[in-house]
Amino acid sequence: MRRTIDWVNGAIEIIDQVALPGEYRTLRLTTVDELIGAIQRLAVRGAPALGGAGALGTALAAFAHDDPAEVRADAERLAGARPTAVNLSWGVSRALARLGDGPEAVLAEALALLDEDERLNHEASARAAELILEKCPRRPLRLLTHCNAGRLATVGWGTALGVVWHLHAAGHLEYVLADETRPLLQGARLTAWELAEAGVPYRVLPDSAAAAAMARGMVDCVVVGADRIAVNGDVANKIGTYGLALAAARHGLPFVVVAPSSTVDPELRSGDSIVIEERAAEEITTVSGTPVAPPGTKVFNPAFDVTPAELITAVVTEKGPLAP
Ligand SMILES: CSC[C@H]1O[C@H](OP(=O)(O)O)[C@H](O)[C@@H]1O
Repeated sequence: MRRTIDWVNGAIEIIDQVALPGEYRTLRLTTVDELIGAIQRLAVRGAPALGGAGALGTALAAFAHDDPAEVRADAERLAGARPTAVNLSWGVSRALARLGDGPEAVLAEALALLDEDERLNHEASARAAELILEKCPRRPLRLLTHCNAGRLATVGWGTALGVVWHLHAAGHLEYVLADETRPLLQGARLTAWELAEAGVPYRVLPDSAAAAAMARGMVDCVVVGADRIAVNGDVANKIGTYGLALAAARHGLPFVVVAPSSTVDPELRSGDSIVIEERAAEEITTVSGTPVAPPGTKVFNPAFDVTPAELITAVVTEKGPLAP
C-alpha cells in the first residue's frame, strides 16, 4: 500500500488529502515552500505524517543550500508551519541533527524515520487493541472514532484506525462510528474512505450525535489519535475530542488514545501550555465556497482541544500504556 508521504527521485511525494474522497492523486513537492503550503492546507496532515514531512522537508533544504544557516532557516519555517502537532518539529530536529554529515545523511535519517513510523504505529495499535479487548467484554466490538487517525494521518498503517485494522482482521469488530469532524470533515472524507477501502462496516455521524450514540448503547469504546501528549497524560487532539471524552466518562465507556511515543512531548508537564492552532473563519462560514453565515461573521475555530488525563482510560504507544 502506497505511503502517505515518501521520497521519490529527489522530491517529496504525498497523497493529496484535500482531493479525497473524490479524487485519489499524488502531489510532487520540490521546495520547502511547496511543502509548507501543503501542510497548511492539510494536503498532508496528521501528527506522524507531519513528522515525516518535517524530516523530508529538512532533507529538501539540505540539498537546496550549501550554507548551513540557510538550511536551518528553512527548517525553522517548516517546523512552525503548524504549531500543535509535536511530530512536525520533532521530525525537523531529528533530521537537522545530521546536517553536519551532509545532505545525504539528513535524507538517510528522514528515510529511517519513515520506516520506523509504520512499524511503531503497527505496534502501538496492536497494544491498544489488546487493551480494548481486555476492557470491553462485548463481542463483536463497536468503536467510535474522531477525525482521521488512519494511514493517511501517518506514514503508513495508522494509530486509532490501526486498532480497527487489527480488530477487524481478528473478527472482533462489528462496526466503526466515524465522526464527520467539522469543519474540515477529516472523518467523513478520509476515515470513511479508509474504512470503505478496507471493507470495514462503518457509519458516519455528525459530531453532535456522538453523545447520543453513546446514550443509545451503540458504542463500546472511543478510540482516537493524538497531536501532542504531555508527560502527565493530557492529550491535544482534533477539536471535539474533549467533548467525546466527557460523554464517554458520563456513559462509563473506555476512552483510548493511540500514538507513537514521538507524539509525547517530554518538555511538556501538562496540557495547559499546548499551543492550539486557530484556523481561518472561512472554514466555518463557508461550505465548499458557499457562505453559510452572514458576511463578517466572527468565529471561534481552534483546530484542537486538550483532554485532561483523568478523562482518558489509556494513552497507548508502541511501548504500551503510558504511565503518567
Ligand atoms: C494520527 S494523528 C491524527 C490527528 O491529526 C489530526 O489533526 P489534523 O487533521 O488537523 O492534522 C487529528 O487531530 C488526528 O487525531
